[in-house]
Amino acid sequence: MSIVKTGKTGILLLGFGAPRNMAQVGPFITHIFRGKNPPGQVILEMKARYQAIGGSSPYLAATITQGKKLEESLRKLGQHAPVYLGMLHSEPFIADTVDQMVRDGIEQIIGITLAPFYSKVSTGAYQAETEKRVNAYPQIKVDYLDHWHSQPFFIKAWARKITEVLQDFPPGAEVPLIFTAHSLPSDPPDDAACYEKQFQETVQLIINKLAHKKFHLAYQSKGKRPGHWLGPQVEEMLDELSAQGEKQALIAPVGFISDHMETLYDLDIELKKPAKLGKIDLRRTSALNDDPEFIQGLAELVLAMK
Ligand SMILES: CC1=C(CCC(=O)O)c2cc3nc(cc4[nH]c(cc5[nH]c(cc1n2)c(C)c5CCC(=O)O)c(CCC(=O)O)c4C)C(CCC(=O)O)=C3C
Ligand SMILES: [Fe+2]
Repeated sequence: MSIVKTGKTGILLLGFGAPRNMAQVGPFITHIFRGKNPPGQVILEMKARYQAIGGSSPYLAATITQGKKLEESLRKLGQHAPVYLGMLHSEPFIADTVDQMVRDGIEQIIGITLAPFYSKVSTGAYQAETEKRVNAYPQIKVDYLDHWHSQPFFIKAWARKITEVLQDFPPGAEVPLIFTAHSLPSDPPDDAACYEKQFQETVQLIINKLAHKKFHLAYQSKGKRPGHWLGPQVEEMLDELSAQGEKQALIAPVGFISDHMETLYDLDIELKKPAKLGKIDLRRTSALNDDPEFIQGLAELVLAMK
């Protein structure tokens, strides 16, 4: 039997958050800096990036679509469970959404992080924020759908996507694949250990399906905070491939499940600047976004929860 109790269960999609428009960029960055004033320079730099991708982030819209599709998939599988969004650093904030779920009569929350790899600053923080609010409501029970980074549907969807884009390259030498995930502060190293391990597992499983020899793991979108961050950075990886004489590369941003600033700016604009790119024909796959196989896989996992 599934743990979903019809009419009483709500799905809570958890994520980092993003600004919907230019006016929200400042408050969003301030929230990431935990309310401490971020240097004006950082806000200006971030505003320029959001401006460069069209003046807002598509993250929330993409996430709303994922939620609607997940609700539809669950309904097709015979379960009615409304899907809600809760964000750590922007509206709709996790605490407000939990309050709304309670007002709607939800008694059981199933939390799903909109990112595959566990870290303290992402999934850990989203779950802690959920727990904090849920503690105010003794009648509410929360379960989390975790560790879907190694599930066959996720691996298959990525292998298919990569295969499709590889076919677009001119025939010739094997194209090196660069798998990317968001970088993390790696001090203390324990904080990033689970994240790195899950990233490696996902990549290995995709590679097992592809029978591809040239592949690399790299990190992207390192933050402003000083100190050690997980590497190599994707820029360093491109330099290395260039030095080895590679003329092509394909980036698969497996650490993200939707396209937003970190893929649309950091990969599609920043990395393509000629000084960084050299002579490499660099392409990337999109993120999974509302890929039907991906959404259906998540729905089936929810129903299989015990
Ligand atoms: C692991 C991880 C994910 C993946 C998990 C998930 O997706 O759930 C993620 C997603 C995202 N990160 C995003 C944006 C930003 N992240 C920042 C800063 C940081 N991210 C970090 C980690 C992560 N971030 C960390 C450790 C910092 C430094 C914080 C500090 O120093 O305490 C900064 C501040 C500037 C800077 O420091 O660079 C921005 C603007 C957006 C929105 C994109 C859009 O708007 O389209 C999304 C989805
Ligand atoms: Fe981030």
